[in-house]
Amino acid sequence: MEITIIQNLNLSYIRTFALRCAVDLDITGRIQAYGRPMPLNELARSIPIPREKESMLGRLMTLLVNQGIFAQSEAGYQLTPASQLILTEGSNMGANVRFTTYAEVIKIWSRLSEVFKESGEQTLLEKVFGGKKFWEFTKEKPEYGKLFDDAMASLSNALMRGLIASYLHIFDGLNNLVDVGGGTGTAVKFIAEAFPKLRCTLFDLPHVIAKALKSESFDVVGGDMFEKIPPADAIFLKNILHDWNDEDCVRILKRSKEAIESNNNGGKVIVVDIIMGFESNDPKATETTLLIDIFMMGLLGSKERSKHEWHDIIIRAGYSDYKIYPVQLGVNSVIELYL
Ligand SMILES: C[S@@+](CC[C@H](N)C(=O)[O-])C[C@H]1O[C@@H](n2cnc3c(N)ncnc32)[C@H](O)[C@@H]1O
Ligand SMILES: O=c1cc(-c2ccc(O)cc2)oc2c(O)c(O)ccc12
Repeated sequence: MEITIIQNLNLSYIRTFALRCAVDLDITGRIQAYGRPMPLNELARSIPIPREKESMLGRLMTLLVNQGIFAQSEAGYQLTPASQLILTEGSNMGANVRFTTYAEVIKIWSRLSEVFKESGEQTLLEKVFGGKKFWEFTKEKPEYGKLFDDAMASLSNALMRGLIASYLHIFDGLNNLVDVGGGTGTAVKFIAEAFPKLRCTLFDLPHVIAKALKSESFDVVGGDMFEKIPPADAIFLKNILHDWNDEDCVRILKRSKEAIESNNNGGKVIVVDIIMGFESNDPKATETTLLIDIFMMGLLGSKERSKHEWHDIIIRAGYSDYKIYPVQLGVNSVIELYL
């Protein structure tokens, strides 16, 4: 029914905030700690919430069960594979939920139509916050910066084990690798521990490197990827290029190429990012890439790219060839770029 389509879309944000509520109340952790299906009254008691609010909690749980976040049997609520990802001990996707629902920033979306009415390249975020760019925002607002770092780390945690298992051969024969824009080091730590002979370096802006994981398994270097990238056999760019417009992507890819060339040992660039239209057959995956694309537009003025758009920036940056690996990582693909 058409009216249902509109009503459903119109109220979609209730889904978002039901999930945020589950994260804030640590419902996942409580069900996990209970160790068996958890009845509503036990869940209510563990939070704890006033008795008269128990039926409200039941209604919230009904929605979250409907959305696949929890499962329900007569004995009580249980975790699903999706809610397992919210556990702090696991990938902690709760950090991602807190980042995307950060109250001061989420309000920008109520003004989305304004960006279409003016010419120029100002993003929605810049428009609402007096010209402030996303990277200035994360730097100047440490609370938001920390949520961003944790959100990216949680996505990396959810992805890296699968990436290394499915794409072992990509790292074969490499002596050293630089994870460019590697954030606080979650991904590079996975790689360094999986390949102890591979010398790994985490490279990011100095203020991000200052917050990075301390580990003996990789080196850390602070710098600007638009200026110079440390030399290596392999440059790893995970969820970097979707942050930038085409011109900036070409600049980053050129700096990456120079880093490999100055190492004088052949080499390649490994890109992990979304390719629009390449996601799995699951309609949820397509919808998710479309949502991420608009999210990137609003916050960074950037975009997710089709195969054709990837081809364009790779060739413009001077690479001779590339190979796309079929998606096995949710919505992310792997692209290898050759000199
Ligand atoms: C979307 S995050 C990706 C983090 C990490 N690669 C991952 O997949 O979790 C983008 C990263 O690029 C870094 N970054 C932004 N501008 C940069 C620059 N000019 N030079 C180096 N790193 C930069 C940010 O600090 C951030 O850690
Ligand atoms: O909020 C995000 C989310 C992503 C993201 C989402 C899904 C993926 O498979 C990968 C990455 O990336 C972001 C990003 O690069 C950024 O600069 C800000 C926010 C987000």
